[in-house]
Amino acid sequence: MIMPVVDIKAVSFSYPQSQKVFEDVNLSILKGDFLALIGPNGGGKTTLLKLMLGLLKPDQGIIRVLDNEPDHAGPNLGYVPQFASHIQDFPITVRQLVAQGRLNCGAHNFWLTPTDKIQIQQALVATGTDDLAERSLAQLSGGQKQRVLIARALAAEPQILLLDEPTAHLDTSSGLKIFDLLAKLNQQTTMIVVSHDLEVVSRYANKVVCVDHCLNWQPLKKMTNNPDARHR
Ligand SMILES: Nc1ncnc2c1ncn2[C@@H]1O[C@H](COP(=O)(O)OP(=O)(O)OP(=O)(O)O)[C@@H](O)[C@H]1O
Repeated sequence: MIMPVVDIKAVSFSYPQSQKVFEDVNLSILKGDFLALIGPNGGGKTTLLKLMLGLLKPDQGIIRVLDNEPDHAGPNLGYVPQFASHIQDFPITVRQLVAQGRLNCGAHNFWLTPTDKIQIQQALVATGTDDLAERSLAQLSGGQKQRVLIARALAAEPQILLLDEPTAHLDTSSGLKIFDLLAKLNQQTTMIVVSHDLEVVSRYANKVVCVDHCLNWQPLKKMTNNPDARHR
């Protein structure tokens, strides 16, 4: 039997003094999956990501990430949060932001080891942002910033990458470029991506789960006739 990289069993969760977001949900994600989480606003997609990251704890049930507690997965679990507009004015270069991705890997007080520096450079190259490395973050376009946020997550060499609406603020062409990048990175890294764009999702994901307080698998073949769609 193949061991899931993320295993969610009989999980229930509510925020304090709020209605239940999830009751008794189950989900298994396998190594190499490109899993898309779709669903209506407020359905629980971000909450599900936070449960997988160990930022929230289930009221009931079990979540295992790489056969461990989620908050013990450390740098194996990378996270690209929803595009945060407040980062745009930070007086920081692209390389400095990507270097933050190494902080969880033992780099302290920005004292970077030669290995840290190599991983930062590799993340910049993998995301096509190496030629932007010395530029200020504030000077970049939305699509370039999104790539830099992905580079920051990649710098930690995660086995699993979680992305919360990585193309929400991008035009169609820039969004497709980001998904092309994610598909390339998916050769090494399991992808879990929240998206509202069904057409794009059907083209890139091999599994789709609709999150609406419960988790429903969507049969991809019925979602698209696109011959390029990846069905694994
Ligand atoms: N910190 C919080 N405290 C209380 N309730 C919350 C909190 N965060 C989210 N919720 C509620 O939990 C539910 C799920 O929210 P969540 O953000 O996970 O949905 P989502 O599917 O990611 O939505 P969207 O597509 O709008 O980003 C919503 O009803 C939301 O109001």
